[in-house]
Amino acid sequence: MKLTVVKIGGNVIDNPAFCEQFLKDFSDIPAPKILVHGGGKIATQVAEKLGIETVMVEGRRITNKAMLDVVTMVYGGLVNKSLVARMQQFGDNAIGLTGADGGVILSKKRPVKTIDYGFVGDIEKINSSFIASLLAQDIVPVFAPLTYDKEGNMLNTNADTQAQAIAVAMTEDYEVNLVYCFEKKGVLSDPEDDDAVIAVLKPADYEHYKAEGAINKGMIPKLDNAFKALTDGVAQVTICHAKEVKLAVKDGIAGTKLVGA
Ligand SMILES: Nc1ncnc2c1ncn2[C@@H]1O[C@H](COP(=O)(O)OP(=O)(O)O)[C@@H](O)[C@H]1O
Ligand SMILES: CC(=O)N[C@@H](CCC(=O)OP(=O)(O)O)C(=O)O
Repeated sequence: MKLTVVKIGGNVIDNPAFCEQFLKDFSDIPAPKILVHGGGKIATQVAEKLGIETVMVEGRRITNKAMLDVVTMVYGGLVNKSLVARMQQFGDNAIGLTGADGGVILSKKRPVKTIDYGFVGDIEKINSSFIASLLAQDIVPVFAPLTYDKEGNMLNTNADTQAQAIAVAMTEDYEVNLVYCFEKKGVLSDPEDDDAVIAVLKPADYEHYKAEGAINKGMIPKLDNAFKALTDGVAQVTICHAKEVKLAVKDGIAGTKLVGA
């Protein structure tokens, strides 16, 4: 059976009209389906209002106790529950989850090497049968980028990584289609030109664009996750504009399609 996993980034969630249109389009995608959301931009804004400084290293948020409280409130509360309510309006019977709920995504606090990321979790295990049981009831799971460990901590986990890990875990029972949605038309060969979309991206091309600097910043961890999903058994991986989610799911012709070597 086919399963669609869609990840939606913080720049889309932060724009109410854009986000609402995305959720409307998402509601037209046939079940079974899963939504994974980010919200990094909103966490940064809320932290600033509270006088808490944001520090990012290689696209990952340094998460001290004060920042953990912010991301738990923002991702697990505000963003997750607002999405769920809007999805209910559009007819998707959504259920909002952090990785701690139902013990669904167990992780391990990232060990301190040169950098102490604080309360950041690296995923160890996903309870795919719990997720499958929700899907079997026609429920749409909506995951916040939060996981938990065996020591009783909530942990902050990058949403792109979480989407990849969920998609891979679900390949046990489903043919999985993973779509990363964001605010650009796809992976661009020239980051200054919004229309320079790379239609099909191979690992060798990725290395080339990365080396010349055309692919940089947040796109690097996103593509590392996207290629890992493909290597680990996800049938189709696309990176596209949130406005094109239906096209990407239907026939994979939107944005950038990833292919193996
Ligand atoms: N070649 C590229 N094509 C598209 N976006 C790129 C590229 N290189 C860097 N980026 C940047 O990567 C960002 C996406 O990564 P990120 O901010 O982590 O997204 P999200 O919050 O959706 O996960 C884009 O907003 C863009 O600024
Ligand atoms: C550990 C870590 O960095 N977690 C991310 C989780 C949110 C996220 O990934 O949001 P976007 O998809 O909108 O970027 C963060 O706190 O920014």
